[in-house]
Amino acid sequence: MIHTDQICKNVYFVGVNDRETRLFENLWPLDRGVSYNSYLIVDEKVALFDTVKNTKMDAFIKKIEGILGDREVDYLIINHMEPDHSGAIKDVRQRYPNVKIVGNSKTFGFIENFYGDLSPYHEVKDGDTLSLGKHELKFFMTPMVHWPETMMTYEMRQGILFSGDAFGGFGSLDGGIFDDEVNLEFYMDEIRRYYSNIVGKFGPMVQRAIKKLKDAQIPLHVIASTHGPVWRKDPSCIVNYYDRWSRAETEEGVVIVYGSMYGNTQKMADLMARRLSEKGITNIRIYDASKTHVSYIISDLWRFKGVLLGSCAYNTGLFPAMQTVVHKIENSQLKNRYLGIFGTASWSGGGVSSLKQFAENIKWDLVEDSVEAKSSPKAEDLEKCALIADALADKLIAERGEESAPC
Ligand SMILES: Cc1cc2nc3c(=O)[nH]c(=O)nc-3n(C[C@H](O)[C@H](O)[C@H](O)COP(=O)(O)O)c2cc1C
Repeated sequence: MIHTDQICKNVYFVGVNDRETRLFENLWPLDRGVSYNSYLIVDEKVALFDTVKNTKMDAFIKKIEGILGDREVDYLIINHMEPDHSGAIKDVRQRYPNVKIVGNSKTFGFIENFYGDLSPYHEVKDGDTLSLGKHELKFFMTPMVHWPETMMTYEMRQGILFSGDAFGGFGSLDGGIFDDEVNLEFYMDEIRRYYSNIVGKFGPMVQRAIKKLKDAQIPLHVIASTHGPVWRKDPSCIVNYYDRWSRAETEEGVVIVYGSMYGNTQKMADLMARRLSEKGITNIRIYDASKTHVSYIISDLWRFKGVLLGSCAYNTGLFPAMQTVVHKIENSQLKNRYLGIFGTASWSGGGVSSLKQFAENIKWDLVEDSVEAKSSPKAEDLEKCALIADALADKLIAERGEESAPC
């Protein structure tokens, strides 16, 4: 039986799942897998939208052949050149030797540098169109969402946006492909983890892309990203999420992250968490930075407004696992958070002072003076921890009612 997944008449999903790769970009855990989404429009001309990682090309080509039979692919539209999508370009060219590769002026440089000369090329600019017969495509340049060459392609007849990495997320598509076929609760965590770790640094560019789509006044009936569910029931939902994340909008809650070898810094974290709870904060997430992969911590830091960072001193600096967290936050340029700092040291310190330096660099709102306990927290240190927690809770509670649901 040949199974085909139709988005609408003559528009097909030809993506594949990857449950084998442990780390996306050899960095980010894929505990729930990932999908590499690709799409096919069959008209007078046949167009394929992006490809897949090279480890998946056999299954990918078989899917295309299952739909096309003897027909050729005329155009391969490259919205994004990262190898998880461009990895099968050479194989598509081999299987369909007359395929013309469609991209912008930057795309072809990437192709030549990764894969060599794969001309003929068809270059498009912002706002250009390309007719496939009944279906007409329009191209939107969206640089740095996530690489310099990234663009989106809009199918004008059905209102389908092939959005590249934008509006995508981690998580393999386990049966359901569309937003109305899956439990979105499962996917939203993985979509936010993808956004915050992969795309988050490029928030201003995401904002620019969303504005460009809004200004173009195009109806978005379907959003077909290169990862995760295809949005056909409520495409505005994922646009709203990306919009609020890229504006650093938050929910009420506190993320407490600490680095602790012998439990003293951890004690301070637990006390602050209890105090926050007593003040009425219900979303509290505590992470031991040595245990939880930084990508999960970053995902929650993207979600909640309150942040408490704690570290013991380690060889005159931050505890290494906290260094990883702090570096990722600085690199992502996450904005607009309330911060409290705590930690321990037995002689000249290094952990808390590094966190204070971080606070200066990132320009978050430090809610109260930081606290550094000598070796273990005493009553006066715990009192200072309580003051930090109280100040943070007060700030969060004062903002209640300002949040709106994205979907
Ligand atoms: C390998 C190692 C390196 C340390 N480096 C420092 C340091 O540079 N400065 C300092 O004041 N304390 C240093 N300490 C002491 C710890 O930071 C201190 O005992 C702290 O209270 C441990 O907190 P914890 O129980 O949360 O791990 C070091 C301890 C260890 C084991």
